[in-house]
Amino acid sequence: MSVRALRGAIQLEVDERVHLLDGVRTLFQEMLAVNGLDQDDLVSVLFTATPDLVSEFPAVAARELGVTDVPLMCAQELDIAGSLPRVVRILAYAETELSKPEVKHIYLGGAAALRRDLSVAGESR
Ligand SMILES: C=C(O[C@@H]1C=C(C(=O)O)C=C[C@H]1O)C(=O)O
Repeated sequence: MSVRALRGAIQLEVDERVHLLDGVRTLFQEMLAVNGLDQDDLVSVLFTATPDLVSEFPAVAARELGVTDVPLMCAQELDIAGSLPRVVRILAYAETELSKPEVKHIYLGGAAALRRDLSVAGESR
């Protein structure tokens, strides 16, 4: 058993007040599912949000899914000129038997543009 890092990102629909928690829940659950992980496998989770996202802390979505005994942290993403708006990123650490190359990183919706090298049919898995 090793601790591995997994990444994910999602670009939210235009109205973040409606879509933020739903989007983060979708991304977080997909990151766990495609890697065969349970919430119990998690060590810690870092969320970043682009500076245009102001309606909620993304970590709330994880807590709503029952992740209450894992350290969570939110931070603002770098405000790089021309970068993709309305993006929530996740960096999660988990205990797993997966080798590093077996870990799948998930980029949903418009966020697939961030990592074309991981992209499969428009969404990255
Ligand atoms: C390209 C991304 O966005 C930014 C750039 C990153 C990188 O160059 O590795 C990683 C995270 C973000 O700060 C991404 O989320 O993957």
